[in-house]
Amino acid sequence: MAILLLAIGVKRFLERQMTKKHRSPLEYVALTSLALLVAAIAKYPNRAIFTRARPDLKEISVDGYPLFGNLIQALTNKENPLIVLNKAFQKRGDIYTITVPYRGRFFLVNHPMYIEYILKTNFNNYIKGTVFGDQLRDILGNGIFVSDQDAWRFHRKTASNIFTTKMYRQLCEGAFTDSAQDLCSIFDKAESLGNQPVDLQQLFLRLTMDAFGKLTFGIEFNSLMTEGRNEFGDAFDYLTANMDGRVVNPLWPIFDRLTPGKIRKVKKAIAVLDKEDGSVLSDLELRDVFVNFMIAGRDTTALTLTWQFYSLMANPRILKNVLKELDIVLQGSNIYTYETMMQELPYLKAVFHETLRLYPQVPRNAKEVVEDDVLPNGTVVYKGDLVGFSTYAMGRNRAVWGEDAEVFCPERWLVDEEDIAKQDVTTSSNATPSTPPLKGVSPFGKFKMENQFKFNSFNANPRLCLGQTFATLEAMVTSCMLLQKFDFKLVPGQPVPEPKPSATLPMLNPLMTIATRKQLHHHHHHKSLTKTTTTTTTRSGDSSLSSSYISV
Ligand code: HEM
Repeated sequence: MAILLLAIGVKRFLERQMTKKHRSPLEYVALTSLALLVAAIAKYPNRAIFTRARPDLKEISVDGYPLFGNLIQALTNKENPLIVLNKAFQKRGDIYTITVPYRGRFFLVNHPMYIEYILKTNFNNYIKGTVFGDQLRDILGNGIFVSDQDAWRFHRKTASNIFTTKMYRQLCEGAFTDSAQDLCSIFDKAESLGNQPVDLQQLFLRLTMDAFGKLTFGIEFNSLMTEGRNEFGDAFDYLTANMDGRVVNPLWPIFDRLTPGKIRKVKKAIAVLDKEDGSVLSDLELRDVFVNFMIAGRDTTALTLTWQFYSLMANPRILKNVLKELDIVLQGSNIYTYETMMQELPYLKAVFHETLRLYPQVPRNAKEVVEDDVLPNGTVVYKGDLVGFSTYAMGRNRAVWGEDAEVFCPERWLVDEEDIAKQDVTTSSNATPSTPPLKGVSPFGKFKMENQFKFNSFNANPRLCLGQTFATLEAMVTSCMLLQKFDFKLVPGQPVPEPKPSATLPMLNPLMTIATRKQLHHHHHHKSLTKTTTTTTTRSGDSSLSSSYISV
């Protein structure tokens, strides 16, 4: 309609101009602009303005609008961008290309071959660049996530010193167990109030935030044990959701200004982050390290736990296997050693990785091309182009994972002991070989890690996630304790969870769950129970919560 009216207006204007002898300066300007516009449309008939004509890409190009390229499709599509991407790959295959004004040309790829090429083979040519740097600097500062080359190497070296086996050992039996224990007390409280449902997503976010604050910078958020809203967590959630919008939409600075109160809200949220750590840390550099690690360490693990618990509740067969393994291997013990977590619970480890395959917590990513180059299939990319991939779509690619790609199936990560002897595969864990297991041995074989480019939920070397082992341990310790002590049931009548658009992959809605204490088994180790009870009582200082432990 609007286009029709515009066309009529332009036609009338031109008709008047044709018959005229004398024109006003304004009419000259209008005529020239119109001529330029027509020329620009002729030059960029189906792609974004200032992008290079690429007749060689005809086969893989998605037609766009003149000058705007594919921006309009991207902005008007109301579906979740991840679902849009996944469908586009299913329709177009493993590589296609679009254009967006100001951002330029995007190549979207969905096969391990490309991932290996951009993340490893030609690593130095595919950088974060301006995709992340410029868009997210007010939130992420100059931290590891947005840095490249020398600055990144410096961050990487400094940060990797933190992750040691010694630290992992302490975490498993200390902080991770403690926070899981805090969560148990919340479940107990909810149960004592008449089987109240709880939102697992909120609780897991609080759990990982508490653990992380304590571990990294000695901050006591105590968000699990604090009722009501959680200012720091809320500020964080708001910013991660906002970050995502900016990467998709090059016009974000304008949109932010047009949305009432948005700029103020973003600034306020950033101020909360600045304030929180400012009181403990002295300078801006540390603030950046903190914010970057908080994003890395809090949301990813918490949301993986959320999807994992959903998947278990939705698949009773798999839940039963997990419980069987825990029973056989842990025999009621609440001592979770590093070795046991990494090596003796292959089924639970498989469940965690299967969750990350289908619900990767960095669901999309993009790199900027430094110098002209050729992708493995022969496609030429030019300096400044962007290459994007979606771990979410890759997990659902049948050509990569088989016909059952969309099915939650931990068994795909398991191999028999004999197969291992034959193939001599190494497991993912970097744990030192443990002493022969004294407890029962899992009946589910061995966990076998997938190739990093096929399973890229933790990115890939040399920029592999530094917190991979940390996250695996935290999720496994938490899962062990919760599943040993509680039965979990989804509150009936909830829709199947769907992802919320964000830089990570939260659930759109709360995951309402009823947790009920299990009846005690005979072989429980009372030694560990006493230990954790004492810890909780002193730490929480809330006698009503602690008493629910003592009664166990
Ligand atoms: C399930 C949980 C996690 C997942 C799925 C995950 C995934 C990822 C991914 C995909 C990247 C690459 C991001 C990019 O460069 O574009 C990354 C980087 C990183 N992750 Fe994680 N992460 C998790 C947990 C953690 C935890 C708990 C920590 C810290 C304790 C952490 C620390 C880091 C750091 C420091 C980087 C930057 C590495 C670099 O750029 O060299 N991650 N992670």
